[in-house]
Amino acid sequence: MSMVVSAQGITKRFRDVTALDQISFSLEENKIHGLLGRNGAGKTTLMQIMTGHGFATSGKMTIFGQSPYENTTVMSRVCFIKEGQTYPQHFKVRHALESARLLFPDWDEEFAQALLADFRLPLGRHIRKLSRGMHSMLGIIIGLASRAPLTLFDEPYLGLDAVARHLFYDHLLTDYAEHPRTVVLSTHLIDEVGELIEHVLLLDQGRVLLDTTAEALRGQVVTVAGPVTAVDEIAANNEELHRESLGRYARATLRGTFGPTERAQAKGLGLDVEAVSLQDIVIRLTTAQAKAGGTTSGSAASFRKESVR
Ligand SMILES: Nc1ncnc2c1ncn2[C@@H]1O[C@H](COP(=O)(O)OP(=O)(O)OP(=O)(O)O)[C@@H](O)[C@H]1O
Repeated sequence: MSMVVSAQGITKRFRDVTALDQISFSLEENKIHGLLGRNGAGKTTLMQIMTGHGFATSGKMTIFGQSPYENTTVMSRVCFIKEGQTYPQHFKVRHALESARLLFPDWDEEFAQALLADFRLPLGRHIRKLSRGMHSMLGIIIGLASRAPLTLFDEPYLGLDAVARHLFYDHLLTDYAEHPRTVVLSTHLIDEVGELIEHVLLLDQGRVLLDTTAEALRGQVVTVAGPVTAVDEIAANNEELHRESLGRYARATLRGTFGPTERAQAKGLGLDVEAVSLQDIVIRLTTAQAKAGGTTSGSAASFRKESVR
């Protein structure tokens, strides 16, 4: 198992704001990672440090085993697609693609042309005259066709309609299957990318709240619904993230270990056991974290990778 990104104790302060607070994690090669978190959690700041666009106040970041900062060897293997990317005033779509072709050694021109056609993006149009969604399309096309060994998308689809977003997901999945690479996708549209993400890195107030595989996560958070007494019995052995009650009926989202034995036990008590979507898991965890006072020393910290394994 090879690690593409390794962060050790990364802290980033902007005057009195601690955007990243002693965070450590690593990202495995050839996986699609979801970088998730509420507004202001620190996602963009982290991606800037990962791509040498910013430096940490303290801590060590290595990309392909080296510091990314002012490192052209590393940066030729990294493509960072960020919201609000600016281009020279006179640039047309084709100029941006020509620049990308020169920048990325693994650039696939045929793929870029196919994407242009699929997204219906006119080559000859000035970038400053593109609509908000078309601007996002250009970033997505460059990100995909770069085939960079580490590709980061920071909220890449501002203004994109649902059709275009799904076109992006489909192309990403298909191309990733044929040309595996390490992808980091930061997004608030968690439900849409739930099936795409193989590994989840959830930030909250500059700290890592969750660092685990999507598969492991599915076995750890469930919703049980049924008689209150039965819900209480199961909840007693697990962590309760959320509960709704109506008379003698309750519905609780729990985290713990939910293998076949535990599920059979819950069903034996007359409970329905439901899977929880990635979006709901993120909402429940970040809400529980906020209620716990916003520190990772509480229950949410137990969901970090170390304890999941
Ligand atoms: N240049 C800066 N100067 C001061 N504070 C900053 C700067 N950049 C980011 N921050 C602060 O750092 C924190 C993290 O911001 P960041 O943009 O990384 O969050 P984010 O998770 O990407 O949020 P969003 O999902 O809203 O884009 C926020 O409190 C933000 O206000």
